[in-house]
Amino acid sequence: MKKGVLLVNLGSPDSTDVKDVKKYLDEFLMDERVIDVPYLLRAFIVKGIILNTRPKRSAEAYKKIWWEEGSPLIVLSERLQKKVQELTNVPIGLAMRYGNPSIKTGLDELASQGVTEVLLVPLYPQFAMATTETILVLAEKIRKKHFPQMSFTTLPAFYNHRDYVRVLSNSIKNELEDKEWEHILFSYHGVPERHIKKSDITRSHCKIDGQCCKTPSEAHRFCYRHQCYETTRQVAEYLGFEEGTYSTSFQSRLGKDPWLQPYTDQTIEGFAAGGTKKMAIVTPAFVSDCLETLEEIGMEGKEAFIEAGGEEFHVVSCLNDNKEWTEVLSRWINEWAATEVTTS
Ligand SMILES: C=CC1=C(C)c2cc3[nH]c(cc4nc(cc5[nH]c(cc1n2)c(C)c5CCC(=O)O)C(CCC(=O)O)=C4C)c(C)c3C=C
Ligand SMILES: [Fe+2]
Ligand SMILES: [Fe+2]
Repeated sequence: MKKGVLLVNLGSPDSTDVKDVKKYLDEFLMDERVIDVPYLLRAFIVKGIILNTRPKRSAEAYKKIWWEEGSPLIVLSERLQKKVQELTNVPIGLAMRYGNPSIKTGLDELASQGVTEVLLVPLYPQFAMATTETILVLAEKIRKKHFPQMSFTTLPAFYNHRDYVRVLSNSIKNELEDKEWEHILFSYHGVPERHIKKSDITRSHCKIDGQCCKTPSEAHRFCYRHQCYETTRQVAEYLGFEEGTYSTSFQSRLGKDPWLQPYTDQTIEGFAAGGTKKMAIVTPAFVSDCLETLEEIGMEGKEAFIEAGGEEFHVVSCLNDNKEWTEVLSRWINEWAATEVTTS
């Protein structure tokens, strides 16, 4: 039995051409765990409405952040893979849930090295149906069809793992060391409120009110909202932030359904309008910088803050291939590689 690891991130279009962006958005948004409505309605919303206009707009946004080597999300994931590989003895593969390299390609590469026991590492600190769950469901489908001899173990959500909290806290501290800020916003990717209710394994806990996510519950193993607030709380505690100087919000909403609130764009403008001049922002739902951090926050968010009267807007980078993060991830992998027990 040979062990190997598959790091899995979200994925990006192959290029900034509208046709590639359209292909990527089609695959992404037709995922039943992303737009979670019955197939015919989803096809009507995605193919009949969204794909007529969004690819052009998204392609323009991608052009603003694209690097010579390609999509930042992919390039940064490759850098992470390379550094983790240098610190571990098991093969480290990389795959994307949407686009390339696909999960099938990643598993093919591990299989060609003789790997039969795979640790799946969804590169998301917090669990969500639209991220971790969809990776695990697709990976299992591919395993059954193409790699029946393989077994999988999954790295659990690490939103509250003390190593992760320490690494994230240190990165915030280091990046803001020479900056001044009055308020720091923890902005997480949003999801429709409906997703939170669907992931509630107790079927009765999640009310999406002020209290449910603070009341201990079995439901929190799969509650994205709870896990986001918990990351914020633990980092704030680690760094000794005073109550009132930090808050949590949710970005990138799509469509008309209610998503998790407060919304980041309104929160940023609200702070500027309320007289905050210096703001910092950190995006802990993203392990790698991407369109949503570099463009939506770093460009659009900053512009909105300044236009509404703010003066300084400091965006903390994602963990990317940060040394401390790479070391922690490698240690988790090495600990798993040293265990005898296997699960599938
Ligand atoms: C219903 C739509 C979407 C849900 C739900 C959703 C959840 C979700 N997404 C991420 C992480 C990323 N999303 C990214 C881009 C992106 N997200 C959506 C829609 C939903 N996301 C779209 C349509 C796009 C594409 C860009 C656009 O047209 O706006 C990215 C960046 C990808 C890149 O190439 O850089 C990331 C990363 C999380 C973590 C999440 C739920 C927790
Ligand atoms: Fe997204
Ligand atoms: Fe909750």
